[in-house]
Amino acid sequence: MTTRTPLMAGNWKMNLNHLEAIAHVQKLAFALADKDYDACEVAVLPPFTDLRSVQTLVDGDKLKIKYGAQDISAHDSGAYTGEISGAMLAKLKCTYVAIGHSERRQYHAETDEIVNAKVRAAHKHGLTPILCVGEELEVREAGEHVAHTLSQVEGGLKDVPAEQAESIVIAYEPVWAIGTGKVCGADDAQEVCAAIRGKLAELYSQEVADAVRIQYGGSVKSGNVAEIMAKPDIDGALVGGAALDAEDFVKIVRFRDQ
Ligand SMILES: O=C(CO)COP(=O)(O)O
Repeated sequence: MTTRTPLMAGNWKMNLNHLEAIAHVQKLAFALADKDYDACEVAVLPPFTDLRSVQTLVDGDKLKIKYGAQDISAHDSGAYTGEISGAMLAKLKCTYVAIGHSERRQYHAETDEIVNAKVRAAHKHGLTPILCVGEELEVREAGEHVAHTLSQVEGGLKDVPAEQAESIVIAYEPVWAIGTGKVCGADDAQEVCAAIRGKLAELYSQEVADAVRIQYGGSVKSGNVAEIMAKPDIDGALVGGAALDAEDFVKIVRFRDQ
């Protein structure tokens, strides 16, 4: 059986400026100990404008905290005003990049085709995509949540070869559970995460499916993380609101103690 190191990642969304980012990462670094990093990988996804400050801190103090961006351009360079390329993120030594977050799909009209182009751009620049998928409330109420989520997985991974797929992270984030306080029940989250793993086995192989880490995201807090993490196909959490407070996030990282 494959053991997958859990990935606990904080998606700061459009919060914390670069000075606040420095203070926040310092608090995390102060609170986290070697045993925490042995137990799971810890990552933060700050706004673009914070990345240089976070890199300087992580590099300078040899911190074990990983970091990444919340989006990437599908293009390499050129006349794309406002966009940030994979090469720029790689230059700042980002490890991860969230792609296809529901807020990008909803407010920036990102389709599966765009998401797929961004996944391929991330790979081209040596970044690990955190491919975000998940259904809206109407879709769940119609009982279509598994099919909907699997089609986003398939669309996002189109033409991605097995060698690249096995290091990807998939975040299952039901839209109705994001920022609402309505956490998806652990059994319901497990149902979809198991189906995602099944889909990876079908698209690639059981080996690839066993290697991929699948996170749950949506109103994760220190009070519910242990129950979610106890599920066999959930390998981490993508945390929004509760990741903005360093103490709360540390408690989530220490889910085994909750
Ligand atoms: O969107 C999320 C993480 O990407 C989840 O946000 P909340 O944890 O605030 O619900």
